[in-house]
Amino acid sequence: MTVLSVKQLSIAGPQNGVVHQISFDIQQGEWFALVGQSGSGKSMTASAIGQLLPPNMKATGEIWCGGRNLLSLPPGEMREIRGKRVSYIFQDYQGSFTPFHTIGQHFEEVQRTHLTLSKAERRQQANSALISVGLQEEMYDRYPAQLSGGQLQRASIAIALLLRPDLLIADEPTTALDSMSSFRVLELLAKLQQDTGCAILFITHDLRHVRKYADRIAVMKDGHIIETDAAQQVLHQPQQSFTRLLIHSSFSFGNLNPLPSAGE
Ligand SMILES: Nc1ncnc2c1ncn2[C@@H]1O[C@H](COP(=O)(O)OP(=O)(O)OP(=O)(O)O)[C@@H](O)[C@H]1O
Repeated sequence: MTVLSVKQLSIAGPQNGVVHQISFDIQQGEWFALVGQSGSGKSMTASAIGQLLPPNMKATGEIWCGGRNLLSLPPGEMREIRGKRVSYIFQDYQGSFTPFHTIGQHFEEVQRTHLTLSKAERRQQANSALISVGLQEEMYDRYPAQLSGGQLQRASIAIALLLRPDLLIADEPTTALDSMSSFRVLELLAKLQQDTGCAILFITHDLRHVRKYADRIAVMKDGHIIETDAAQQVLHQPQQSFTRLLIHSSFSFGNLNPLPSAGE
């Protein structure tokens, strides 16, 4: 089953276009990686899906999810979809939290907006969600500044998955983390994807972050998708010279994890 279908999506600002007629589909339970250099349009694409573009940017084309074209939804209906069907985690996990609200209050905000649960049920649900991402229940009463970067990103994953969305959009979620925390977050996403069956749109400039997890990869360059295929195909038999360059640059610096052979 297709959970997201992007058709001929273009995104333009006042001066120029930044995304040009891109199309891709994401299937249920799939890990779909959108990779490309900085500035290639990945984040704009992710933002357009949830109607989160900056006010000076405009998207045209179609983005289908749950039988509706998200680009034509009124803001109220989009808010309902965001969280329930489509949820986000960001590189700037700190920006996802209000500093003077506890982690528990962030859970409450999502729960009160979308669910009809008693206070005890909400607390119970939040506790289970915290445990599912490897955090202790006591984090519920802490403020964001009292968690490490890795812990905060895991808390944001717990909140993003609270309503069991069909699609989790993860926009460079490990870029601001040290390598051990990154590894833990990636492993956690893979586990939660298996547990919940959600699809993941994973955005990164670094192919090392996708080689173990991605089912399919789309390569973006200058606002165009230049190559889409099964992950192993893209990694081991790239069709475009730019993709080869991207693979080379991802795997040649501090190359502790060489490209695995096909079938690994
Ligand atoms: N508010 C804005 N107004 C106009 N242009 C913008 C705005 N925000 C970003 N852009 C431009 O849109 C293009 C695509 O940016 P985008 O953030 O989608 O790239 P990206 O591939 O996600 O890069 P990165 O990995 O650095 O986030 C860039 O050329 C950027 O300069």
